[in-house]
Amino acid sequence: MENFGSYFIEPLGKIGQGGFGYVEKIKLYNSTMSPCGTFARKVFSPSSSVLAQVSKDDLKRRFIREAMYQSKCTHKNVNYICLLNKHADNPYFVMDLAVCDLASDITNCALTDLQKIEVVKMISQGILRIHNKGFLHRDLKPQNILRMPSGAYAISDFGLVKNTDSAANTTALTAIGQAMGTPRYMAPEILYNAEYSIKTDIFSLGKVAEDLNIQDDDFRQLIAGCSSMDEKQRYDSIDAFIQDVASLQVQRGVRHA
Ligand SMILES: Nc1ncnc2c1ncn2[C@@H]1O[C@H](COP(=O)(O)OP(=O)(O)OP(=O)(O)O)[C@@H](O)[C@H]1O
Repeated sequence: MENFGSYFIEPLGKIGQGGFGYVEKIKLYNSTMSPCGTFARKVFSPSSSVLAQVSKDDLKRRFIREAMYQSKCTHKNVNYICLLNKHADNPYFVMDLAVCDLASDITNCALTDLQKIEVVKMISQGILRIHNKGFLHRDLKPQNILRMPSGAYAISDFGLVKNTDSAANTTALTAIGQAMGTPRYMAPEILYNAEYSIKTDIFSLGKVAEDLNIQDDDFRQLIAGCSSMDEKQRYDSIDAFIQDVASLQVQRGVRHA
């Protein structure tokens, strides 16, 4: 059992490994050793291939920044971070434990057409929150969208998030970030000019929505307005897309939250 502040942490087993750290299931206890619940913990532990490209200190800063940015975006459609230990040798953060990611729901054909539309709406609300906080996610894909026990889908993995108001990214980290994005979800202007914007996140949303293979033709037209290869044809803001989805549903008499 480890101690952090007034909490005790009991590791319950590894869930998976990313390029910058591993994720494990943990049980959290308060100072009276009463259980607070099970959570996921991401622990800094960069792979040797990543360490060959960027210094450990830079990577540590990036890891801590990931947690700080994610915790600034508290919203039901953004994975919630409840603890951050920046001073440990291997920093870590504790977040809500997901059931699975959207990629596995797609693979398992687990969703009806109506549920898929609700998923797109939830992801859009999460992106709206991130953009309203002044960030770009830059790595939206089904693997980074988690299904929570409540049924809500929440955006995670802020490893490539950029603060649009600051020059927080070092050249090395930006380069490694670009190398790590997933081409299918990257707008053409990123591949040609390395230019990220609100519209490049909207493109990624469009590609995620395409992966869901929604059959509703009117909805598919709205999705095409996100995933257009021509950025001039794409939605300017996530809010405009959300409004169009809401208008479509109002026309059809669908009640929405
Ligand atoms: N909150 C969570 N609850 C449950 N599983 C999670 C949670 N966060 C991540 N995971 C899972 O843990 C594994 C590793 O996640 P991580 O985000 O480190 O991987 P990654 O996307 O490959 O990382 P990176 O982009 O940093 O290389 C993945 O299988 C992911 O689905």
